Amino acid sequence: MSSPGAYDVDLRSLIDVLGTNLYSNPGVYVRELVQNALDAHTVAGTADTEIAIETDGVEFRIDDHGCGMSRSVIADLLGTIGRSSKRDDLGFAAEDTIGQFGVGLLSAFLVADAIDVDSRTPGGQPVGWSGSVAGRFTVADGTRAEPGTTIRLRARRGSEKWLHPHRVRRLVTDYIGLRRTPVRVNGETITPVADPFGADLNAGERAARRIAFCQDEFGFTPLETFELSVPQAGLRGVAYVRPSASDPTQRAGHRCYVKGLLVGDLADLLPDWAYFVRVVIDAQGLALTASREGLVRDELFAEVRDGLAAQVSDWLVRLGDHTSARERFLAVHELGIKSIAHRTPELLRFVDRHCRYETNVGPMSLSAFRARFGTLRYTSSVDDFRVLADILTHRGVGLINAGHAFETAVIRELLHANPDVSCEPVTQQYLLGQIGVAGTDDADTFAVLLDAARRALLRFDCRAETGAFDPESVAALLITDDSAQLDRDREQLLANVEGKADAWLSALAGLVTDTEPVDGRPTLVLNTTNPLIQRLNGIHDELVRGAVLRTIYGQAAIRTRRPVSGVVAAEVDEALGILADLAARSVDVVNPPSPQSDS
Ligand SMILES: Nc1ncnc2c1ncn2[C@@H]1O[C@H](COP(=O)(O)OP(=O)(O)OP(=O)(O)O)[C@@H](O)[C@H]1O
Repeated sequence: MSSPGAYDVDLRSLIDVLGTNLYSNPGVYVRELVQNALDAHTVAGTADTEIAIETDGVEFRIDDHGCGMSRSVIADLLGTIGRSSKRDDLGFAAEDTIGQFGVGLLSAFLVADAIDVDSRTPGGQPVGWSGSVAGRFTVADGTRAEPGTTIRLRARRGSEKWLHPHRVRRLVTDYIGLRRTPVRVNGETITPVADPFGADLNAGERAARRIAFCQDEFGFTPLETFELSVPQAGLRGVAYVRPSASDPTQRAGHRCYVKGLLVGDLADLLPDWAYFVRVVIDAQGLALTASREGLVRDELFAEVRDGLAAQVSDWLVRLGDHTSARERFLAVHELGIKSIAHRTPELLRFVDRHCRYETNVGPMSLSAFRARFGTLRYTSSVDDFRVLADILTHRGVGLINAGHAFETAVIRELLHANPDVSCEPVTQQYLLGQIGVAGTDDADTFAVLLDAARRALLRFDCRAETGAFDPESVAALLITDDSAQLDRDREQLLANVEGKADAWLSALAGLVTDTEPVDGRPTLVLNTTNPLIQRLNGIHDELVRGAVLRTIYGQAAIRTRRPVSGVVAAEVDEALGILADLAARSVDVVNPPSPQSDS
């Protein structure tokens, strides 16, 4: 026959487990003792009465004026691991107190071998309780004169630093957060953080308090603030819009308090697209983990996360209607917002309506551009835009520069979200197709010049074409092909590798051989409507024509706004030198030196 038994607990091993697996550091004992004292004040209705801590690095003592413990409950509560007075008959945590697991006091064994308690309930007798890490405790008469509890610890050898006044003061400061119960450490009252919620304040004071909180705790002055609330979690909060651009992939923690006490900075309180705000919340209803250093990721937490995300998103939508606030926001976050436009439909809509793109008719939003031109005609490269912009302006065609980070992705996302949006990616090759090469008449007329141009441009590894396009003031366009340039760079890279290429380079080699060979050389298109080109067609001196053509090439290269290479600059200098010599010679011919002035 089997007989019933009861678990024996090896307290030292349990403390080891708590110390290594539950709590992040032994300093948590301060938090647990302060939290017990605050809970006792809440129960007794003495929230405004002081809690006092005295410590000299060896002896630590905390005095509260809370509800105290009677003789009958002290052995039961403190002598039973996992027993707590802060749960109801059904095991639910009480609403206004913090503790619930019945293990917090044990954390004092992380720094001390014994815990001495002296407690008294209102109208009751003082009772003493002493527990040792060896797992034994005694109950005796206490000495406390007033209701409340005193707990004393003596530092275990090696743990003195955790009882050092400076460290204790810092731990208390961090932890008491927004609670208004005064806590003194060695006679000095610890100042709680500026409460950003302050229900008893008028609107002006509350706004000042919020800003002060952000400056003190987050270290910046916010661009904007707005309120947050999730009633089902008893949550109030404030969102602070960051005043400077930050990396959307960097997740900063959001300050989280539960019942006014600090839990910590949690990165996952908001989705990462909400990178432009940092929030502080205080929630009554969110469940704390047993270590009280984090929140339980339960259904309510998920509701809070969704609720907060929706409120940040709503704020952004409302911002759309407030021009000056929106401009202030975009001046800082425009690029970041574009980079995350695909994350939610609201963000995409905001970016579509309010974020500006460079276009050939001035900066404007994509939706304004659509309203004006119908089709989102865009370049994915800044170089393409620079070459194409003026030409298309003269043809009354709108062009968007989507060559900056993430801009093309936004346009693709718009198309994805609404297939009716009309989009057209444009490259310089498109322009070549649009302006076409010269008609047959022109081709004949300019054949000799074109031939000369091909020879003159050989040294620039550049092709030559003729074409007629507006504006006629532009003598030539240098059309480059970025993808071909990339291929050339890649080939060059591989050619420079000595020995066996590593896996990455071999993969690149595969790419090169798989790619159709392209003539990726730039093309100089001579504008047959341009007066200079027409005049040049009538000049047959090879030297002069070559020099002018190379100068035209240099001018077209500058127009692309790419860096002009040293070789090109030297060639253009030389060509200008030739033209200057010729000009000087013709001056000499027209005005030969007078024999008199020579003498
Ligand atoms: N300063 C105090 N005043 C009055 N009662 C106290 C005090 N400290 C502890 N107690 C009592 O002892 C019990 C056990 O405390 P302990 O800190 O171990 O657990 P808890 O606070 O209930 O829960 P948790 O483990 O979540 O902190 C408490 O529930 C409370 O009833």
